[in-house]
Amino acid sequence: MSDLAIELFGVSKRFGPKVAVNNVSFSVPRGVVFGLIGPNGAGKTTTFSMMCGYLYPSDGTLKVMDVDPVTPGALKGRLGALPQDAVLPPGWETGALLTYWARLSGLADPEREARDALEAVGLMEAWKVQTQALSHGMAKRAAMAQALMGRPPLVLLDEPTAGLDPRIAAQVRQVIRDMKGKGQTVVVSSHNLQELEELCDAAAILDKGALAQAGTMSELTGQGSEFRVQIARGTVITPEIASIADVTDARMEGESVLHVRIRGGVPPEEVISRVVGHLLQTGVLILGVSRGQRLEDRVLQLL
Ligand SMILES: Nc1ncnc2c1ncn2[C@@H]1O[C@H](COP(=O)(O)OP(=O)(O)OP(=O)(O)O)[C@@H](O)[C@H]1O
Repeated sequence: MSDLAIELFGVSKRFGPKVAVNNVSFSVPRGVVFGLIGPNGAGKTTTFSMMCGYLYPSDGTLKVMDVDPVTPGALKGRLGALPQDAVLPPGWETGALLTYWARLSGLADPEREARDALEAVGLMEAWKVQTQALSHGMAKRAAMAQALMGRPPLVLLDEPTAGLDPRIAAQVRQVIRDMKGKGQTVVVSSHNLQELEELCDAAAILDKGALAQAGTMSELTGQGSEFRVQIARGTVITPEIASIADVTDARMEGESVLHVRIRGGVPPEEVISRVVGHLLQTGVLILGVSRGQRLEDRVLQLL
């Protein structure tokens, strides 16, 4: 068994003349929460659909849990998916629908699975509610409950928190953390980059169908390679900071933020301590230190 849940090698998807995904390669290790990031039309949903086996790639190869996802039945019981804008069929009570789906999936105790999944997404009150009477946020959570049933080792969630109120969105994030805690791999797409930064161990950033960057969250946000010191008072002599061991660059951003780059492979806490020590010795007062940059800033810089 590979230690990767998903591998993409040179994957492309064309719809006629439209190239939706262009020669994309990245991998998702098992047991992590992995983000799929990109602006509208970047190719996230198309990539999700190929991972689920709903679409064939036009080129390249894709392995999901060591199998080709389009092989019939290969991912049965091993993959749960929340498609974007999932629509629940009308005319069903929510609990009965989930129970029916659990039965179709061959789960041992379908009603128990349905109840546990609805409970996990905080929606037990909808058990007897007709699907067409659910609010947008409730329908989204019911669709997410479907992806959780049977506790599959891999769960793909396309914009699980879009349109949810902040309290419910926080609850959904907790469900995702709990899945990781139980050893499941979760791939999640969202336009909320603060949410992904908080939630994900690693991510891939797509732009116009191509891979802009992939890596751990710490790599993407440069947490090991740069930091900022917010200055309260005093004069920073940047050439002095730049000459401190393992500092490769130091410059002021505006009047009160010192931006420092660190040599690769050096523990950042050591360099931060040296720089802060030097600043204090020279009478500079500090308000705070932050490592790397926000994911949102990184993405805006890349795209
Ligand atoms: N069935 C299709 N036929 C033609 N073009 C398509 C089809 N599906 C997607 N596309 C195009 O492929 C590109 C990528 O679409 P996709 O839905 O994967 O993007 P996305 O990153 O999920 O966007 P969003 O954030 O808006 O959901 C877009 O330009 C879209 O118009």
